[in-house]
Amino acid sequence: MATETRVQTPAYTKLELRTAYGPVYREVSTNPPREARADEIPVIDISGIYGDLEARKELASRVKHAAESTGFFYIKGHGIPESAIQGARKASRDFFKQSEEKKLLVSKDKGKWYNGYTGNQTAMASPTEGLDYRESFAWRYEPQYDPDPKDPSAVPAEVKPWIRGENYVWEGTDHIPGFKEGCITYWQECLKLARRLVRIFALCLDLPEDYFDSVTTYPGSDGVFNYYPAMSEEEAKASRDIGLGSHTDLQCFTLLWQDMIGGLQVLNNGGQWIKASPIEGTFVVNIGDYLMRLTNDRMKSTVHRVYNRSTVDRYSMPFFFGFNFNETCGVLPSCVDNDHPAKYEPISCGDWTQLRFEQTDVQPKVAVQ
Ligand SMILES: O=C(O)CCC(=O)C(=O)O
Ligand SMILES: [Fe+2]
Repeated sequence: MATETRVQTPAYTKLELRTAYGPVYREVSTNPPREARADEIPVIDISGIYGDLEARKELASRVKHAAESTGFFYIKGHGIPESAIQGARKASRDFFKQSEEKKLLVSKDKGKWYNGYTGNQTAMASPTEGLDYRESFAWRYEPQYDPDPKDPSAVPAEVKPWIRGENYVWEGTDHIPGFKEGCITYWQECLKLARRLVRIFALCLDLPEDYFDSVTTYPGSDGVFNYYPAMSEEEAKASRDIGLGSHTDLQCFTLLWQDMIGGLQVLNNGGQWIKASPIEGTFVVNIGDYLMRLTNDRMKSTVHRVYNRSTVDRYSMPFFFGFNFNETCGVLPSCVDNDHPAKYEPISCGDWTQLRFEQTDVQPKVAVQ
């Protein structure tokens, strides 16, 4: 009797990730992605953020739990007006539906600091997964738009070299009615919420609530529109592209609005992909590398990706929040003790971000945010 030889598919494959200090590798299960359970990516009602100290402390305990386990959670009751979201969605659609020639008016290559347009299949978040089937438009902090009003002529000398916004993104889009307003209004709402949320993080870390206020006056705050173009049925079947390759976010935390198409996946501790499927009315919040570092790895910056071969367009709008780029910060005092010495040297959020952008720069200026 002939013996049957079965070719076993390997249970794990190797995934290459980019970090500030070069590539790292993760073992990833070949099991198909499954839906996340509520205890893995919980939905947290954050309306207590607008309440009294008791409510804020109660919220902090739930945020702490999520930040220290998967590092991902959904927020509802966030207070970002629907009109601001819809205004940004319209701006995003109006931008991406333009001709390539018009979009290239604000090409990332025109600037110094990763503002503007990145074309489809010109960036590669993870070398294992090939080019990203994604277009994006990014704009970064400028004091004149800060919802906490700032006198642009009074920006401290040490902060000035770290202001990363570039005006060409607005000049090259001023033919799109209401575009800049749609972007800035949404960005301002995200920034207001992020400044409240960073106070919740201070509470999570047993620090005074205002601990981070002085380092978030001119903060890292990058607005991004992501567009994942639809594929035909045939293209989808033949495609080897992924929407956005596996990566971690860079700064303190990300507020992510996603439409209802789906595709966001999170790599859990066991190397299993879990789906962070869209939930109407929520944002996804996830911890970034800089906060993980400051908390001595207590809070988790988790690998994620967008796996999208949809036959309809997908849009998402992340907002990346960090500290003033000039501020050099080390591991937080509440995250070290005799048994847990600081694992990391102090570094500024600006230098940290730049290090990783340079790693991702396969060709100049194609960094994933
Ligand atoms: O499009 C998404 O849902 C996620 C985007 C993302 O992870 C990013 O832009 O860093
Ligand atoms: Fe991301």
